[in-house]
Amino acid sequence: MVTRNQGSGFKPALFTSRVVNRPAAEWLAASLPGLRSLKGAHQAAWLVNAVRCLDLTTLAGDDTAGRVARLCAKARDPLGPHLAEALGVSVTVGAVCVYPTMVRHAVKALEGSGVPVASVATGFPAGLTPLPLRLAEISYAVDQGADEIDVVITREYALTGDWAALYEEIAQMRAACGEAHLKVILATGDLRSLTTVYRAAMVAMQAGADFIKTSTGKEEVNATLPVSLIMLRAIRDYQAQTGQIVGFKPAGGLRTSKDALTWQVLMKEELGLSWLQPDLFRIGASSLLADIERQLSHYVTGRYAAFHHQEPA
Ligand SMILES: O=C[C@H](O)COP(=O)(O)O
Repeated sequence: MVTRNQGSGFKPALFTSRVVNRPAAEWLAASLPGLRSLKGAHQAAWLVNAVRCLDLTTLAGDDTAGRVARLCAKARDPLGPHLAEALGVSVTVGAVCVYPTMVRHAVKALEGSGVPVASVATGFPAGLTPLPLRLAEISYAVDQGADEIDVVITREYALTGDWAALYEEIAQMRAACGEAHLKVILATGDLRSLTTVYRAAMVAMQAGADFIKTSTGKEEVNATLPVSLIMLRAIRDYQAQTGQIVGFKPAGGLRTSKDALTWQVLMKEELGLSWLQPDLFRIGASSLLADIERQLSHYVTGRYAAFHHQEPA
């Protein structure tokens, strides 16, 4: 178990002079998918690892107890007994991620499985409700049994460079989480520049985020490689400055096995293999698992199964 990030106190001097060179970040990100050509058993092993690190998510207005229960059944046994046996693995997903009122259904459905329940909170996805209500929502989700809380930030604080206000809000969110782990969603598609992404990431970590997460899945632009690269550089800088370790969660629009492989390669290149475990890496996705199952099934049987046999919920 990784020691939680305790935060470092608000230290703007550690990030306000940093300016990110966008063309360089884009060039480096573009070179990534070609860095590793994973085939056969290696590819299968990396895909199974992506399943271990998956935050299997449903965040829809028409979510029901029944849908959440079906998702949780999938979370317990994401590859199904035949595929898991053929691969010789026993695996669950990293967590199930739902809205606060769905937490109790997920907790019930996952009882005894060891799979944590993550809840979004703080007026997800826009976060534009008064802070006391957002903090109360965190407390509600924790009381319902959530192990992890995915919060959104006030984008205006980042867009106007009011880093002290952003720090204060996230520190209060961290306190409201108690023992539950805090994932801070930067909603990078709203932040306009990579420099702002870097600075917001540093503030989130200084305020005690256990994970920093790219997106809600509801912005126009969600997880991208350049943004992820800059967030990983921030994690690396924060570790160098404080000795503390923070996890990373790309989320939003990650749908293919290729995405799962590319983001893991990025993690390995930037932070090293030790980060490729559920304590430090999650992929937030609502529809990625079906494609991973399809690729793994192809690896095992030599042919592709139809998607409708593999839909998670
Ligand atoms: O946190 C997870 C995201 O909301 C999932 O986004 P997605 O539906 O594009 O996979």
